Amino acid sequence: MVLEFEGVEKSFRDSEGLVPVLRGVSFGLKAGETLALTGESGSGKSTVLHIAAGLEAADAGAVRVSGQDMAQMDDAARAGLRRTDIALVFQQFNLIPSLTVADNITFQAALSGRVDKTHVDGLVEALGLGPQMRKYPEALSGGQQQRVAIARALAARPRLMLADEPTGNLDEATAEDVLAQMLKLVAQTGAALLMVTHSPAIAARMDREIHLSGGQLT
Ligand SMILES: Nc1ncnc2c1ncn2[C@@H]1O[C@H](COP(=O)(O)OP(=O)(O)OP(=O)(O)O)[C@@H](O)[C@H]1O
Repeated sequence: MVLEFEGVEKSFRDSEGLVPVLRGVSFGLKAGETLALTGESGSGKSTVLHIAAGLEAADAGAVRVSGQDMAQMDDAARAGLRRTDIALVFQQFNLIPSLTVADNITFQAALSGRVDKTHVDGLVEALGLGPQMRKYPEALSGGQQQRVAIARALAARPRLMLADEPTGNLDEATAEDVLAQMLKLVAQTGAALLMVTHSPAIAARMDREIHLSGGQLT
């Protein structure tokens, strides 16, 4: 298993006290598998993604990435696992404005010493980013920026890709192109994909779908 949630619970505190968001969430994701996570606004989808990425801690239950229990690791070990095994793609592209497209793509992979030029060249080619490599993000369209974010995410050959509405900011035709390219590349690299989406059509393109409601999977 690349990702395992076992009885995960999470609450947040607001002015009225503790608000439970996840009430015992369990699922597993294998290498090469794609999983859609759906649910109404506020149902806790992003919270699941943040916990899977080790950006937030579960209150109870176990979260394992590549078999390693996140709660048993210190911050440095979690950060290391994030660099080597996990990639994130968000609705906002989160590129670094002061770096060229080429440097945006390789910056994070370089941190973990995992830049394989042939692999990166293949991603750039597949995503049609060749002509953009020396430009800065501000000169790119939204679809091009998300392609850069996808290339960056896959550059370090992650085992787990976590995506939060990755095509939510794109027009329909561009979203379709970007999604198709992303799914093809994820399949080629053998990564497991957990993708939050509001779109039943997009969810239907994944191997499986899990739905969050009332803090539990239905
Ligand atoms: N850091 C936080 N502090 C306090 N409350 C939080 C925090 N993060 C999330 N919440 C609350 O937890 C609930 C679930 O939020 P989350 O963002 O996971 O939902 P979501 O399903 O991703 O929603 P959306 O589809 O609107 O993005 C919401 O009520 C939100 O206000």
